[in-house]
Amino acid sequence: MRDLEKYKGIIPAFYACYDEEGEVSPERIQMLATHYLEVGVKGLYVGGSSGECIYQTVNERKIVLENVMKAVGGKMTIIAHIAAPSTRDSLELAKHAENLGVDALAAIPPIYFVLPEDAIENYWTSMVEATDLDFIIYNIPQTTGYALSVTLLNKMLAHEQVIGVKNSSMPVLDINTFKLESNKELIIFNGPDEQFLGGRSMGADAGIGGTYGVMPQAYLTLDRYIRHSQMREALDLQNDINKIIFKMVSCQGNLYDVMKYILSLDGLKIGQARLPLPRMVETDFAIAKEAHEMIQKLLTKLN
Ligand SMILES: CC(=O)N[C@@H]([C@@H](O)[C@H](O)[C@H](O)CO)[C@@H](O)CC(=O)C(=O)O
Repeated sequence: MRDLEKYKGIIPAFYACYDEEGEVSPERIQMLATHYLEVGVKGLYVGGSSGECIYQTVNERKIVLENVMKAVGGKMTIIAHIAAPSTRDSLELAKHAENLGVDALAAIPPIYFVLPEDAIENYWTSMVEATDLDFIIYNIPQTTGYALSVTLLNKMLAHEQVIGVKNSSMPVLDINTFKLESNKELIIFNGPDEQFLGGRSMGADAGIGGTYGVMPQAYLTLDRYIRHSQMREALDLQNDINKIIFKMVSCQGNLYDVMKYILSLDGLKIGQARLPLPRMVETDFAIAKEAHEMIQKLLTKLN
């Protein structure tokens, strides 16, 4: 039985850290990873959606993971998202991640071409068999067009390395169904931050999220409330978090660009989102500053 405890907590999805020219920045990667280590989150999810992995080359993705590991390797749990459009590149990234000593691999299903489920199974199985690492399926139908079936989940769980699902689909019933219908004990990470409480209430054991990165302390507190069955306090805090998320997504610019700007207001400069992700427009800056103030007020209230 694999050790699932090391995943049970708040795991921010790590952002792409670029310099002012838009190149991957080793220094900024190490700075940001160290920041989250100091905050005290459970681990980092590196190279996922919030990491803009789809817009990075294989070599860039290697540099990102190398510098995260340089800064915090062995000091927190590291999950490396290694799926790339081709199986070949995914396997290269999987082996690279294993050599760096990460704790687990994660993978979305194949993207762009709509493939039959057996092709998806083959894609994931190749990655599972490429290393001895824990493996986490990433279910995010709203961006990949494929919704994980219980049938395929159980086929994948038959591999000893497959430990669970990062579930970013919106129905929390998916979390409950995977928990009830799976043929072995598994870990499920709640993906949609707006319903962290809902997902945890319906069976998720932990969370991986894109907005954790701008307010990790809020999610650490929310998770603690849930673990101590303080559900009224948990709902009040989820509501406060959601008001901040709603404020951030009201910007015209992409959420990742907005969150990078918010981090920069605290001196954590990691550049801008990579095109074609839409950049913030002039009217967004005041909105993002409002969101930053809401975060500051929330963290003061929680302290
Ligand atoms: C589609 C997407 O990026 N969803 C995020 C959420 O954390 C999302 O940013 C948040 O709920 C705000 O909508 C995560 O589920 C996925 C994620 O953070 C990642 O893979 O980097």
